[in-house]
Amino acid sequence: MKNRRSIVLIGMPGAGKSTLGVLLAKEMALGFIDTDVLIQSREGKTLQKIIAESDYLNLRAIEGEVLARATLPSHVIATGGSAVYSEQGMENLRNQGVVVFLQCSAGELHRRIHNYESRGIAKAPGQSFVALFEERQTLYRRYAEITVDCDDMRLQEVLNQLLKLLRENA
Ligand SMILES: Nc1ncnc2c1ncn2[C@@H]1O[C@H](COP(=O)(O)OP(=O)(O)O)[C@@H](O)[C@H]1O
Ligand SMILES: O=C(O)C1=C[C@@H](OP(=O)(O)O)[C@@H](O)[C@H](O)C1
Ligand SMILES: [Mg+2]
Repeated sequence: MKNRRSIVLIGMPGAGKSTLGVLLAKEMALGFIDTDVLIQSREGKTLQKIIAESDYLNLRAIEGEVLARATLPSHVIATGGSAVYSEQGMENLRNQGVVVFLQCSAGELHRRIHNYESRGIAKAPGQSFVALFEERQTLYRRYAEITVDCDDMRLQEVLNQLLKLLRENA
């Protein structure tokens, strides 16, 4: 039985999933969860440590397991940027809520993120930001039911736009 009362935020690191997610949850009187926190508390270590001790593919595998098992009704769910590599994880989240892609240009994301190499991003060693950006766009678009363009938009403007789109989509 599908319960689609949650809202699942996807997008690149720096798109605003975590910061916007809390604001959205408060506005809509929903719970909030950041799946990065779920992963870290399950593993008892930071995402950066998981990558350092194994590799980015192991982080993606752990993330996939956590997302596939998560039961989060009536929540805003801020995923990590790599969530879309897990088909089963996205399928499970999609069954619980509408999937919202926070779309940002590579240039805007670059301006927001200053620690690309040390941020714990699940990418192949040496993979450039632009290459990772391009690889992922197809995946974000594949799962997106609602897309919000976040370039040149302050957080409050993104929030207002998203609330409007959610109302139209209800
Ligand atoms: N619309 C926005 N305009 C300007 N800065 C933003 C916006 N959305 C997020 N940020 C900033 O970008 C950084 C990354 O945001 P975060 O919510 O952690 O993104 P994500 O969870 O998608 O990686 C934070 O410093 C945040 O304040
Ligand atoms: O895009 C990625 O590969 C990742 C993004 C991070 O989350 P944010 O998108 O919230 O920064 C976190 O899940 C992990 O470090 C991997
Ligand atoms: Mg985040």
